[in-house]
Amino acid sequence: MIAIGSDHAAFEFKNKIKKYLAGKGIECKDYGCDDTNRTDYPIYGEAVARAVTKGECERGIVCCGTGVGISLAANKVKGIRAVVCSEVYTAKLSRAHNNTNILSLGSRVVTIERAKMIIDAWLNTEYEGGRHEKRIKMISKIEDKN
Ligand SMILES: O=C(CO)[C@H](O)[C@H](O)[C@H](O)COP(=O)(O)O
Repeated sequence: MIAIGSDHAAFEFKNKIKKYLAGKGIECKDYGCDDTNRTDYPIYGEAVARAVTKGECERGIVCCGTGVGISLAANKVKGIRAVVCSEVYTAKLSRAHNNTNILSLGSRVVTIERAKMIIDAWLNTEYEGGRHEKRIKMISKIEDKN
């Protein structure tokens, strides 16, 4: 199950992503927003992040105009490693090396066709572990200092 969320700027974009994932048999749980009325991306970034850290969903996809604000909000939740991507290579490496658990996309930055390629790469790449594990633990330790 994938948690998904967006602000108003990416509401239609999110719906296209949901349709795309449904077509692949991938279930999504939508944490809002529910229309194009102007709202605030931290609400949905946090909601998706908590769904992931509570284990309600395995991973999350968040979207706003640039993907930046909503990823910043998600990254404030302990245990979240959210990445903003506008190309496939970073999406792949963010999974393989950084074990990202949230993908953030900008509806005003990438086309929906580009977004689909990024999503496919991100969903289909496994974390490699090994030498990367120590670094992930180092990131967790930074959270513990807060
Ligand atoms: O990336 C964003 C914030 O970092 C987003 O673009 C928001 O969607 C944006 O701030 C919304 O802007 P709006 O002018 O209120 O539509």
